[in-house]
Amino acid sequence: MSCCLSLSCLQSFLILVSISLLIFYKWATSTFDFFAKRNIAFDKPIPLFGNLGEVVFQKGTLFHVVRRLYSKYKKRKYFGRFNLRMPFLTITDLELIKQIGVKDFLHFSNHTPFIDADDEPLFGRSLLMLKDQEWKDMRATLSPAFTGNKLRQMLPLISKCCQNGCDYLKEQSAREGHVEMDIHQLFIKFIIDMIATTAFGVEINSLKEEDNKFYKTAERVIHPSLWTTIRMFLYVICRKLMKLLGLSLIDENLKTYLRSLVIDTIKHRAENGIIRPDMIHLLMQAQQGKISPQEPQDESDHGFAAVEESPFGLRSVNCKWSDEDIAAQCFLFFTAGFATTSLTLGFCAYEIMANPDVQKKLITEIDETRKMLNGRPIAYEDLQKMKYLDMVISEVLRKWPPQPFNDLAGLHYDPEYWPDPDKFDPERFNDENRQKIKPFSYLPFGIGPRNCIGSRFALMVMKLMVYSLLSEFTLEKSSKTQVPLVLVAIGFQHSAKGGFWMKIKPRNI
Ligand code: HEM
Repeated sequence: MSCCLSLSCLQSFLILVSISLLIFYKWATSTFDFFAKRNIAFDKPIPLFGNLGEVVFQKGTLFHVVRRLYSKYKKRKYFGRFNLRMPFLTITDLELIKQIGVKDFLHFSNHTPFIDADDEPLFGRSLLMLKDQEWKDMRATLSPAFTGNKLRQMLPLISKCCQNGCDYLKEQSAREGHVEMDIHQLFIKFIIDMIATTAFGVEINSLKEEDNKFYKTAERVIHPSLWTTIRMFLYVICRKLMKLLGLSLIDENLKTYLRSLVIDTIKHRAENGIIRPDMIHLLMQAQQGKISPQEPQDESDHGFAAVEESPFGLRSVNCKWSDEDIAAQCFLFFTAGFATTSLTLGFCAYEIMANPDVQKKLITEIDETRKMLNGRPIAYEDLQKMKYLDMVISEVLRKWPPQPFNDLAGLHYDPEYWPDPDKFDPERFNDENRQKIKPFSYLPFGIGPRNCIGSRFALMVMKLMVYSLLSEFTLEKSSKTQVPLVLVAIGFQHSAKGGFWMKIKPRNI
């Protein structure tokens, strides 16, 4: 009797497990007919992970996946892939890229809303996630913050962070005559300090005092805990479940700290009449309706890779933004500006180190500039006159575009547009060759009205850092340097396996 009972219990249990597995399988693959229904080419996805199996299991990077799929399907003009369960279309045809990104922009004006404003305003209310009219208004509000004029004023704040980085290297190299390190770690701290001073109005030196609260908080944003990573994964694959469980995406303490930092600073500055050339000041002006639209005649040369602001960003707006909205735009520097800029600097240092001829030419240009400056600190215009520096940065952004979804991994390595694409060759961007670059084959900062609002800012930051670094140091291979560089997946992004190790030696000048 009891044996019969346990047998039927076991049967019921097995049936329940089978039904649950079947439901889970159905759900995990429910989007997978998306491209087949529309007759779009795609590679067969695997349940739950889509085409990212090798990325999730650390066998490859999204960069490699997209490059492979691009070569396979280039002739089809576009192809599909599944980022986990989400269908994602990559366009390979230049005319079609132009049509979608520019001509028909109004039909494709919103980014994929990964994070809903109601779920997480600090992410969801940022320019990156806003939609339709709200996006247009916020873009026009923020756009004046990134004009040549504002960048000129912000430059000394960033220069100070570069100097802190160089002082640290000098100190570290004093004993052995050099410092051997993963230079990405230096750039991470430099970018955090740079974000603190330009976006949040806080001056810190994380290389000297790692214990400061801003750095500690930033670390939690950029190196999320396992629990935060699980919550993010859950959110991407099934946000309804997150809601049901009442789980929030970002840690409450972290949100409270960053939000109150912005709001308290606004209050303190308003009460004490403090004016500082940073993002908070600009957002305060926006809140008071004192912002003037971007001057369309800003014709300065901001670098080859820089993108133009469209008429959407040049309009005059008069919106009343809430404190939450203001805090979300400062937080944007982390979400859109941190990994992109620090990683590009890592790849840039690697290429400079691995290509001694490039390093020599760059140092010659830097020394000539310093001679011309005759002890005066470098200004925005001086930086823009450095043609070879611009060529090097442009080539780094071709070879290592730090886009979250890596769509450029195909286009930027297409031998039809970039002969010998794996070669690092800044000459692709010299005066003569840049005329021959096919329009829309080079898109490090995106395309059309929704392009990167921070392109000029990012170029200025990266150029200043390279200028400061090579003014005082040379970069050489060390026993830990990986040649050739091996990529490792970090979520949808990638970095150098083991880090960007090199020997940094003070120059004898
Ligand atoms: C090397 C550095 C950077 C690269 C390569 C980069 C690249 C990009 C790209 C490809 C896009 C998407 C454009 C599109 O959807 O077509 C984008 C958007 C954006 N980027 Fe950057 N970015 C960089 C640094 C920064 C920095 C420092 C900021 C500072 C605030 C920033 C702010 C933004 C914002 C706000 C958007 C969304 C614009 C909108 O939706 O209107 N980026 N970026």
